[in-house]
Amino acid sequence: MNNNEENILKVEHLQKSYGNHQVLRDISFDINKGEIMTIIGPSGGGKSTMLRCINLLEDPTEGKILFYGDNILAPKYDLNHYRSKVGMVFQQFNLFNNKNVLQNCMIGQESVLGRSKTEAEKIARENLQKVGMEAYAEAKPAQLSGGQQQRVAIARAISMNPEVLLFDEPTSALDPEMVGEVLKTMSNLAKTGLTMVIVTHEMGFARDISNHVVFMSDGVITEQGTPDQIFNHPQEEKTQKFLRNFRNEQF
Ligand SMILES: Nc1ncnc2c1ncn2[C@@H]1O[C@H](COP(=O)(O)OP(=O)(O)OP(=O)(O)O)[C@@H](O)[C@H]1O
Repeated sequence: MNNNEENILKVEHLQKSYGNHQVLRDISFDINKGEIMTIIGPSGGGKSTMLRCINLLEDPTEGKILFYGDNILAPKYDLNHYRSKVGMVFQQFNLFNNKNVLQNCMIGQESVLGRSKTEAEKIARENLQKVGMEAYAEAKPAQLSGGQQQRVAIARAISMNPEVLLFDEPTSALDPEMVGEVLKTMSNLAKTGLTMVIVTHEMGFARDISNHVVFMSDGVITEQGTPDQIFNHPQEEKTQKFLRNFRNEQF
């Protein structure tokens, strides 16, 4: 972990319940600027819920989320500021099907960031080029493969100039042959220095891309550390068991 770098996001004792069902129990971690944090663990462990809490798509029941030291859950915090700095890429892409690829990458820039149409188009085209989708600018999302749609969703997210980009299982909805192109796009993005938090079931990818790996099970972070610590020397029985299930097939 880059402990000498500037802390950008700090989660302290986060809890989330749905009625009597406590999904997140006591989640704490730090993310430094430029860090690539992956969140792994068994299904139903609370990974997506945690990401959705960070993105304020869910209200945490207890705890703090500090962005550059300020608690975004405090009543006076300017949430529009936070929302404009933290982007998210979803499993199901969430593109507007009635708009073309270019328009999808421009909407938020104009409405949220107040960029002019000309500026938004320039930035959208640059980012579509970065993800290899510039030739499809005029296409509608429904005309594209899942992998192509996800690359457009990534272009849209980075067009908003986020400081942190969250990925919620970005390849889980894809046919296997399309997973690689999306992971490659994310690896390229990681090299630009963007801070990324990624929930994934792609263990080889998590090992290769991260500098901070969090293992979550039953709403608790049972272990976190460098990829070498988590993948090569896991200390906890739950982590060891989870990784054993993947080892022969996916590594
Ligand atoms: N809106 C909701 N209402 C009630 N329960 C929910 C809701 N969202 C999630 N849960 C429950 O919270 C628990 C954690 O779900 P979550 O999707 O966060 O796990 P996950 O680790 O991301 O799983 P997966 O890897 O399968 O996506 C599950 O038991 C799920 O049923």
